[in-house]
Amino acid sequence: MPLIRAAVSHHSEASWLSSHSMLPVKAIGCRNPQAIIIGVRKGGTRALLEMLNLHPDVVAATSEVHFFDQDENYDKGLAWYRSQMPPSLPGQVTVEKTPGYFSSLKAPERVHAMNSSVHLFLIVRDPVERLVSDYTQVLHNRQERDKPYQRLENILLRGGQLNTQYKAIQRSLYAVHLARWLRFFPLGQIHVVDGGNLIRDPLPELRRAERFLGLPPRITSANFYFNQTKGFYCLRGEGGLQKCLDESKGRPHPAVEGTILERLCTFFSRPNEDFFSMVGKTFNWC
Ligand SMILES: Nc1ncnc2c1ncn2[C@@H]1O[C@H](COP(=O)(O)OS(=O)(=O)O)[C@@H](OP(=O)(O)O)[C@H]1O
Repeated sequence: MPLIRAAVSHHSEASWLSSHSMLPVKAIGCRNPQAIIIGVRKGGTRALLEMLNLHPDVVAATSEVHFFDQDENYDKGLAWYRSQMPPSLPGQVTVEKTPGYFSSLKAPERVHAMNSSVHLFLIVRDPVERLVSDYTQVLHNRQERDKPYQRLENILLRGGQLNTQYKAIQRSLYAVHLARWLRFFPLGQIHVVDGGNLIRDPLPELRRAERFLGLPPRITSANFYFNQTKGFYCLRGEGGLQKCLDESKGRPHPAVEGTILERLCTFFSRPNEDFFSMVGKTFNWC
């Protein structure tokens, strides 16, 4: 039977997804995703997508599509969006991840207009860790381009006060963003994944994700191994192919002054409580 690669990656962090899905030509077609990982940025969205893609009934878009959060893509229409998806067999679930959707003002309504019963994943992580991870990525990009950069402490403090308008603080206000999604989707349609658990012990989170998608449990402990050098779990796919996420995932974070971390923890404690009551679940955050 002729075979075709499920998708071709042009995105550095997405290289593995393209290499392990070989589908019979006659059954393929590109479909709108039935599941979307909407965020949060730096929450572990790539790890979740790649791990879900270990399931034989899941196919995943390799790159972030940015359809619902970027007008220039949205204006290209649904046929364009579908063309960004990998081919799939009937019965397979197509998944994409674009962490920018979660904090986008327009995305909830647009996603709802595409498919009001789509399955949504939200992977969250300690908001302070997420903020530092977010800063680390921006820092890394600026250092690579020889651009000037500021210490996190200097960005965070304005006249001795916490600069709550800093984007990385705003993105960690999960309750604010979730409230917008809950205007369009019931909570039962948004599966919250604990990003800290996904790092420490991925399998139980994947089990819950399979159940949420109505899929039989096919991802097993054999799909994961801990890589001491990387310091994270890596993936074992079809034919024993082993792969860790790329070096942009799991970067060391710069040391941040303890007093600043304490102030951030205090600042986030109320919004975290709001988030816990919205999702009916607590997290062991700072
Ligand atoms: N298995 C495994 N391997 C490597 N990294 C892992 C893994 N599981 C979760 N993570 C965490 O994923 C964090 C990056 O999150 P995202 O993929 O959502 O980032 S992004 O928003 O797409 O840039 C990344 O954040 P940093 O550690 O700050 O780099 C990781 O902590």
